[in-house]
Amino acid sequence: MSAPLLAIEGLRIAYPGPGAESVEVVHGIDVTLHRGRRLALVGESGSGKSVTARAVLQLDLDARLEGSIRLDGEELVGAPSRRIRAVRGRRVGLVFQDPLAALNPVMTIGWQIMQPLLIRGVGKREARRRGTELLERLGVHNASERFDDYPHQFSGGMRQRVVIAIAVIAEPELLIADEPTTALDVRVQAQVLELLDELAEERSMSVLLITHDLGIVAGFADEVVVMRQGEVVEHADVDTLFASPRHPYTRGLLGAVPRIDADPSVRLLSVADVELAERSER
Ligand SMILES: Nc1ncnc2c1ncn2[C@@H]1O[C@H](COP(=O)(O)OP(=O)(O)OP(=O)(O)O)[C@@H](O)[C@H]1O
Repeated sequence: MSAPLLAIEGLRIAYPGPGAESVEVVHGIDVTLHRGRRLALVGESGSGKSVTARAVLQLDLDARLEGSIRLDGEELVGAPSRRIRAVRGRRVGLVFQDPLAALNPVMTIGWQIMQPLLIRGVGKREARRRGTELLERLGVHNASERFDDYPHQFSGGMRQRVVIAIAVIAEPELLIADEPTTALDVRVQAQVLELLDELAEERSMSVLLITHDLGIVAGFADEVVVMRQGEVVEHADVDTLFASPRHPYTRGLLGAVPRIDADPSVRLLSVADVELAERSER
Protein backbone atom coordinates (compact mmCIF):
# COMPACT_ATOMS: atom_id res chain seq x y z
CA MET A 1 0.00 0.00 0.00
CA SER A 2 1.16 3.60 -0.62
CA ALA A 3 2.50 5.78 2.20
CA PRO A 4 -0.33 6.95 4.47
CA LEU A 5 -1.79 10.42 4.11
CA LEU A 6 -1.84 10.79 7.89
CA ALA A 7 0.52 8.83 10.11
CA ILE A 8 0.30 9.41 13.84
CA GLU A 9 2.97 7.52 15.76
CA GLY A 10 3.62 7.36 19.47
CA LEU A 11 1.63 10.55 19.99
CA ARG A 12 1.48 11.86 23.55
CA ILE A 13 -0.55 14.94 24.43
CA ALA A 14 -0.23 16.76 27.75
CA TYR A 15 -1.75 19.94 29.11
CA PRO A 16 -0.48 22.16 31.92
CA GLY A 17 -1.95 20.89 35.16
CA PRO A 18 -2.26 22.46 38.57
CA GLY A 19 1.15 23.65 39.73
CA ALA A 20 4.18 22.88 37.62
CA GLU A 21 3.10 19.40 36.50
CA SER A 22 1.48 18.63 33.22
CA VAL A 23 -1.33 16.14 32.78
CA GLU A 24 -0.96 13.61 30.00
CA VAL A 25 -4.30 12.85 28.32
CA VAL A 26 -3.13 10.83 25.30
CA HIS A 27 -0.51 8.18 26.01
CA GLY A 28 1.41 7.29 22.87
CA ILE A 29 -1.10 6.36 20.18
CA ASP A 30 -0.67 5.19 16.59
CA VAL A 31 -3.31 6.04 13.99
CA THR A 32 -2.85 5.61 10.25
CA LEU A 33 -5.15 6.93 7.57
CA HIS A 34 -4.61 6.20 3.88
CA ARG A 35 -5.72 8.37 0.97
CA GLY A 36 -9.38 8.24 0.08
CA ARG A 37 -10.25 6.31 3.26
CA ARG A 38 -12.66 7.30 5.99
CA LEU A 39 -11.68 6.59 9.53
CA ALA A 40 -14.00 6.95 12.50
CA LEU A 41 -12.56 7.69 15.91
CA VAL A 42 -14.88 6.39 18.61
CA GLY A 43 -14.73 5.98 22.38
CA GLU A 44 -16.35 7.27 25.52
CA SER A 45 -16.38 10.93 26.47
CA GLY A 46 -12.94 12.10 27.58
CA SER A 47 -11.07 9.27 25.85
CA GLY A 48 -8.97 11.75 23.86
CA LYS A 49 -10.65 11.81 20.46
CA SER A 50 -10.99 15.57 20.13
CA VAL A 51 -7.56 16.42 21.52
CA THR A 52 -6.04 13.99 19.00
CA ALA A 53 -7.92 15.61 16.10
CA ARG A 54 -6.97 19.08 17.33
CA ALA A 55 -3.33 18.01 17.68
CA VAL A 56 -3.10 17.33 13.94
CA LEU A 57 -3.51 21.06 13.31
CA GLN A 58 -2.09 22.14 16.65
CA LEU A 59 -5.16 24.12 17.56
CA ASP A 60 -4.51 24.06 21.31
CA LEU A 61 -1.60 26.35 22.00
CA ASP A 62 -1.08 24.97 25.50
CA ALA A 63 -1.00 21.30 24.43
CA ARG A 64 2.45 19.70 24.60
CA LEU A 65 2.91 17.13 21.84
CA GLU A 66 5.44 14.32 21.71
CA GLY A 67 5.81 11.68 19.03
CA SER A 68 5.07 12.11 15.37
CA ILE A 69 2.22 13.35 13.18
CA ARG A 70 3.10 13.17 9.50
CA LEU A 71 0.89 14.49 6.75
CA ASP A 72 1.94 12.96 3.46
CA GLY A 73 5.38 12.41 4.97
CA GLU A 74 5.81 15.92 6.39
CA GLU A 75 6.39 16.03 10.14
CA LEU A 76 3.98 18.42 11.85
CA VAL A 77 5.08 17.96 15.47
CA GLY A 78 7.61 20.69 16.13
CA ALA A 79 7.11 22.24 12.66
CA PRO A 80 7.24 26.05 12.45
CA SER A 81 3.83 27.71 12.82
CA ARG A 82 3.92 29.01 9.24
CA ARG A 83 4.02 25.38 8.05
CA ILE A 84 1.04 24.51 10.22
CA ARG A 85 -0.88 27.53 8.92
CA ALA A 86 -0.14 26.41 5.36
CA VAL A 87 -1.67 23.01 6.15
CA ARG A 88 -4.80 24.35 7.89
CA GLY A 89 -7.68 24.90 5.54
CA ARG A 90 -5.72 24.13 2.41
CA ARG A 91 -4.56 20.56 2.97
CA VAL A 92 -6.71 19.75 5.99
CA GLY A 93 -10.25 21.11 6.44
CA LEU A 94 -12.03 21.13 9.77
CA VAL A 95 -15.65 20.85 10.85
CA PHE A 96 -16.61 21.02 14.50
CA GLN A 97 -19.76 20.25 16.38
CA ASP A 98 -20.97 23.77 17.03
CA PRO A 99 -21.33 25.78 13.82
CA LEU A 100 -22.13 28.98 15.69
CA ALA A 101 -18.83 28.87 17.56
CA ALA A 102 -16.98 28.18 14.31
CA LEU A 103 -18.43 31.19 12.49
CA ASN A 104 -17.62 34.83 12.99
CA PRO A 105 -20.93 36.54 13.92
CA VAL A 106 -19.98 39.94 12.52
CA MET A 107 -18.82 38.79 9.08
CA THR A 108 -21.10 37.71 6.25
CA ILE A 109 -21.13 34.03 5.50
CA GLY A 110 -19.90 34.77 1.97
CA TRP A 111 -16.85 36.59 3.30
CA GLN A 112 -16.06 33.62 5.53
CA ILE A 113 -16.47 31.09 2.74
CA MET A 114 -14.24 33.09 0.40
CA GLN A 115 -11.41 33.57 2.91
CA PRO A 116 -9.57 30.28 2.31
CA LEU A 117 -9.45 31.15 -1.40
CA LEU A 118 -8.66 34.87 -1.03
CA ILE A 119 -5.69 34.22 1.25
CA ARG A 120 -4.36 31.86 -1.41
CA GLY A 121 -4.48 34.55 -4.05
CA VAL A 122 -7.72 33.63 -5.85
CA GLY A 123 -9.46 36.79 -7.15
CA LYS A 124 -12.59 38.06 -5.42
CA ARG A 125 -14.92 37.48 -8.33
CA GLU A 126 -13.70 33.92 -8.82
CA ALA A 127 -13.84 33.22 -5.06
CA ARG A 128 -17.45 34.43 -4.97
CA ARG A 129 -18.37 32.32 -7.96
CA ARG A 130 -16.84 29.18 -6.42
CA GLY A 131 -18.35 29.99 -3.02
CA THR A 132 -21.92 30.40 -4.27
CA GLU A 133 -21.59 27.31 -6.46
CA LEU A 134 -20.43 25.23 -3.49
CA LEU A 135 -23.19 26.59 -1.23
CA GLU A 136 -25.83 25.70 -3.83
CA ARG A 137 -24.21 22.28 -4.09
CA LEU A 138 -24.56 21.96 -0.32
CA GLY A 139 -28.28 22.63 -0.55
CA VAL A 140 -28.45 26.34 0.29
CA HIS A 141 -31.00 27.70 -2.19
CA ASN A 142 -30.54 31.20 -3.65
CA ALA A 143 -26.94 30.99 -2.51
CA SER A 144 -25.91 34.17 -4.34
CA GLU A 145 -28.56 36.16 -2.46
CA ARG A 146 -27.81 34.50 0.86
CA PHE A 147 -24.07 35.08 0.44
CA ASP A 148 -24.28 38.47 2.12
CA ASP A 149 -26.32 37.23 5.10
CA TYR A 150 -24.85 36.93 8.59
CA PRO A 151 -24.65 33.61 10.52
CA HIS A 152 -27.60 34.50 12.80
CA GLN A 153 -29.85 34.67 9.72
CA PHE A 154 -29.22 30.96 9.07
CA SER A 155 -30.72 27.93 10.82
CA GLY A 156 -28.43 25.47 12.64
CA GLY A 157 -28.41 23.00 9.74
CA MET A 158 -27.71 25.77 7.21
CA ARG A 159 -24.88 27.09 9.37
CA GLN A 160 -23.28 23.66 9.45
CA ARG A 161 -23.45 23.60 5.63
CA VAL A 162 -21.61 26.94 5.66
CA VAL A 163 -18.96 25.49 7.98
CA ILE A 164 -18.56 22.52 5.64
CA ALA A 165 -18.25 24.91 2.68
CA ILE A 166 -15.45 26.80 4.48
CA ALA A 167 -13.73 23.50 5.30
CA VAL A 168 -13.77 22.10 1.77
CA ILE A 169 -13.63 25.13 -0.53
CA ALA A 170 -9.86 24.97 -0.88
CA GLU A 171 -10.15 21.24 -1.73
CA PRO A 172 -8.23 19.73 1.17
CA GLU A 173 -6.95 16.17 0.97
CA LEU A 174 -8.15 15.45 4.49
CA LEU A 175 -11.30 16.55 6.29
CA ILE A 176 -11.37 16.32 10.07
CA ALA A 177 -14.95 16.35 11.33
CA ASP A 178 -15.48 16.32 15.11
CA GLU A 179 -19.09 15.37 15.90
CA PRO A 180 -20.25 17.33 12.83
CA THR A 181 -23.91 16.45 13.21
CA THR A 182 -24.39 16.14 16.97
CA ALA A 183 -25.87 19.61 17.36
CA LEU A 184 -28.41 19.09 14.56
CA ASP A 185 -31.82 17.49 14.60
CA VAL A 186 -32.07 13.96 13.24
CA ARG A 187 -33.46 14.84 9.81
CA VAL A 188 -30.82 17.49 9.21
CA GLN A 189 -28.12 15.13 10.55
CA ALA A 190 -28.93 12.66 7.78
CA GLN A 191 -28.79 15.38 5.11
CA VAL A 192 -25.47 16.75 6.33
CA LEU A 193 -23.94 13.26 6.49
CA GLU A 194 -25.10 12.52 2.99
CA LEU A 195 -23.45 15.73 1.79
CA LEU A 196 -20.19 14.84 3.52
CA ASP A 197 -20.42 11.42 1.97
CA GLU A 198 -20.91 12.81 -1.55
CA LEU A 199 -18.21 15.44 -1.19
CA ALA A 200 -15.68 12.92 0.10
CA GLU A 201 -16.52 10.61 -2.78
CA GLU A 202 -16.39 13.29 -5.49
CA ARG A 203 -13.09 14.71 -4.31
CA SER A 204 -11.43 11.49 -3.11
CA MET A 205 -11.05 13.29 0.19
CA SER A 206 -9.94 11.31 3.22
CA VAL A 207 -12.04 11.84 6.34
CA LEU A 208 -11.22 11.55 10.02
CA LEU A 209 -14.62 11.50 11.69
CA ILE A 210 -15.17 11.70 15.42
CA THR A 211 -18.55 10.48 16.53
CA HIS A 212 -20.45 8.89 19.38
CA ASP A 213 -22.95 7.41 17.00
CA LEU A 214 -22.21 3.85 15.94
CA GLY A 215 -24.96 4.06 13.32
CA ILE A 216 -22.99 6.83 11.63
CA VAL A 217 -19.82 4.75 11.87
CA ALA A 218 -21.51 1.79 10.19
CA GLY A 219 -22.91 3.91 7.37
CA PHE A 220 -19.99 6.22 6.74
CA ALA A 221 -16.62 4.83 7.76
CA ASP A 222 -14.24 2.30 6.20
CA GLU A 223 -12.20 1.82 9.37
CA VAL A 224 -12.64 2.43 13.06
CA VAL A 225 -10.18 3.35 15.76
CA VAL A 226 -11.50 2.79 19.27
CA MET A 227 -9.99 4.98 21.99
CA ARG A 228 -10.24 4.59 25.70
CA GLN A 229 -8.58 6.67 28.40
CA GLY A 230 -6.03 8.16 26.03
CA GLU A 231 -5.08 4.89 24.34
CA VAL A 232 -6.07 3.10 21.16
CA VAL A 233 -7.59 -0.24 22.07
CA GLU A 234 -8.57 -1.39 18.60
CA HIS A 235 -8.16 -0.42 14.92
CA ALA A 236 -10.12 -2.47 12.42
CA ASP A 237 -12.11 -2.32 9.20
CA VAL A 238 -15.66 -1.34 9.96
CA ASP A 239 -17.14 -4.68 8.91
CA THR A 240 -14.62 -6.63 10.97
CA LEU A 241 -15.20 -4.44 14.00
CA PHE A 242 -18.95 -4.86 13.94
CA ALA A 243 -18.78 -8.57 13.13
CA SER A 244 -16.09 -9.55 15.61
CA PRO A 245 -14.85 -6.82 17.93
CA ARG A 246 -11.64 -8.02 19.57
CA HIS A 247 -11.40 -5.84 22.64
CA PRO A 248 -13.91 -6.21 25.48
CA TYR A 249 -14.26 -2.45 25.63
CA THR A 250 -15.27 -2.38 21.96
CA ARG A 251 -17.76 -5.14 22.63
CA GLY A 252 -19.09 -3.01 25.45
CA LEU A 253 -19.44 -0.04 23.13
CA LEU A 254 -21.33 -2.20 20.68
CA GLY A 255 -23.50 -3.54 23.46
CA ALA A 256 -22.37 -7.08 22.67
CA VAL A 257 -20.96 -8.39 25.94
CA PRO A 258 -23.26 -11.14 27.20
CA ARG A 259 -24.37 -10.90 30.80
CA ILE A 260 -25.55 -14.00 32.56
CA ASP A 261 -27.70 -12.19 35.08
CA ALA A 262 -29.25 -9.64 32.78
CA ASP A 263 -32.44 -9.52 30.80
CA PRO A 264 -31.20 -10.38 27.27
CA SER A 265 -33.24 -7.54 25.81
CA VAL A 266 -31.23 -5.01 27.81
CA ARG A 267 -28.11 -4.20 25.80
CA LEU A 268 -26.79 -1.15 27.62
CA LEU A 269 -23.62 -1.78 29.55
CA SER A 270 -21.95 0.19 32.24
CA VAL A 271 -18.20 0.73 32.40
CA ALA A 272 -18.22 -1.66 35.38
CA ASP A 273 -19.66 -4.40 33.15
CA VAL A 274 -16.90 -3.87 30.64
CA GLU A 275 -14.21 -3.94 33.29
CA LEU A 276 -15.67 -7.13 34.71
CA ALA A 277 -15.62 -8.70 31.27
CA GLU A 278 -12.03 -7.60 30.79
CA ARG A 279 -10.96 -9.15 34.08
CA SER A 280 -12.60 -12.41 33.22
CA GLU A 281 -10.76 -12.47 29.87
CA ARG A 282 -7.34 -12.14 31.45
N1 LIG B 1 -7.44 22.45 26.73
C1 LIG B 1 -7.36 21.44 27.60
N2 LIG B 1 -6.67 21.57 28.76
C2 LIG B 1 -6.58 20.56 29.63
N3 LIG B 1 -7.17 19.35 29.45
C3 LIG B 1 -7.90 19.17 28.34
C4 LIG B 1 -8.03 20.19 27.35
N4 LIG B 1 -8.81 19.72 26.35
C5 LIG B 1 -9.16 18.45 26.71
N5 LIG B 1 -8.60 18.12 27.89
C6 LIG B 1 -8.75 16.82 28.58
O1 LIG B 1 -8.30 15.80 27.72
C7 LIG B 1 -9.07 14.62 27.89
C8 LIG B 1 -9.59 14.15 26.56
O2 LIG B 1 -10.54 15.08 26.08
P1 LIG B 1 -11.24 14.99 24.65
O3 LIG B 1 -12.03 16.25 24.48
O4 LIG B 1 -10.24 14.66 23.62
O5 LIG B 1 -12.21 13.77 24.84
P2 LIG B 1 -13.20 13.18 23.76
O6 LIG B 1 -12.85 11.75 23.63
O7 LIG B 1 -13.19 13.99 22.52
O8 LIG B 1 -14.57 13.35 24.52
P3 LIG B 1 -15.98 13.91 23.98
O9 LIG B 1 -16.54 12.75 23.25
O10 LIG B 1 -16.71 14.22 25.23
O11 LIG B 1 -15.70 15.10 23.13
C9 LIG B 1 -10.18 14.97 28.88
O12 LIG B 1 -9.79 14.48 30.14
C10 LIG B 1 -10.19 16.47 28.86
O13 LIG B 1 -10.60 16.98 30.12
